[in-house]
Amino acid sequence: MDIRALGYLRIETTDLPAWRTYVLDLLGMTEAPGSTPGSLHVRIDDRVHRFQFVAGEQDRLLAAGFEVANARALEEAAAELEGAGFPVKQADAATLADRRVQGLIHCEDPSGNPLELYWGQAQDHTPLASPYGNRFVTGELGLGHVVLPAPETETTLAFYEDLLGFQLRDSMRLPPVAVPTGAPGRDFHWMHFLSPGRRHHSLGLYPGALPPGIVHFMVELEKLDDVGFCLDRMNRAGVPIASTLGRHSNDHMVSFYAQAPGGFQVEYGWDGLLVDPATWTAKEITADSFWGHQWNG
Ligand SMILES: Cc1ccc(O)c(O)c1CC[C@@H]1C(=O)CC[C@]2(C)C(=O)CC[C@@H]12
Ligand SMILES: [Fe+2]
Repeated sequence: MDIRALGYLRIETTDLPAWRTYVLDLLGMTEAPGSTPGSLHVRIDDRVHRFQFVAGEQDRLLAAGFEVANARALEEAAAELEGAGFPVKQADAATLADRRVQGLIHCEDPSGNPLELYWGQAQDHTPLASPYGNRFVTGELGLGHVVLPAPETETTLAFYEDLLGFQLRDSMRLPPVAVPTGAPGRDFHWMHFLSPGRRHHSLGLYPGALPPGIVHFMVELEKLDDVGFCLDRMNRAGVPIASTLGRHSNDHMVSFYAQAPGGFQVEYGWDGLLVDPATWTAKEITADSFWGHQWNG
């Protein structure tokens, strides 16, 4: 299977106005024309959207959208998923129109995370009017990364590695205290970091359950100052900082984590490592960061 990148995230929210303020005023993203009274579509680059926030009764991930190259690749993906016992559902016309894509299938990973594999997303060629002049690092690297709950950790790892073709980049032993919902009686729980491309990881598998169905998502900025200015905006707005500025030991990202509406975090970073999949070998990281990333609470 030839998945190329994490293309978009769809998130249901009980507080759409809070997300509007958060993504536009604090993260420096831009509202896309596709928004409706009940949904906020968000641009960070030349795609029509990279995020869709949908008003609803719950705060949860609706879908992680992964991009494939074309119709043939999507047909092949559907056949491989079905053949491996993972049912897929073809998107209806309304869904294709809403996502602004030309083909889409719905499926789930072994931990029940909702996925959409799609091809042919529309571009928006108008200049991006970021309120702070932010430029996000996307392109072939996709929107950034998402960490999903994966209580069925090893079967979920096999799904992404063996079936979807992601490359395992590295893994980290988490102590039970970092995984309150982890399997009992373990000295540690593996967390895994994977990618289909050159971004060090587009997906993290957190070895526990989490109600919102998302642990955090990360967006990468072109300049360190973009990260610093956002940190100042978060502090001025009184948004709790979940983890202080730091540089991760695996993707070398300089980032901080802020609490977001909905009970999960947003990681805002700069200077992520580009990987050559042809030469990379999977490793164990024994610390999450070279420096910083003091987790608060
Ligand atoms: C360890 C690491 C490397 C690169 C990343 O982009 C990244 O987010 C992390 C942190 C992973 C992990 C997490 O996402 C949830 C909270 C965790 C388990 C911690 O409490 C420490 C490591 C954190
Ligand atoms: Fe992260």
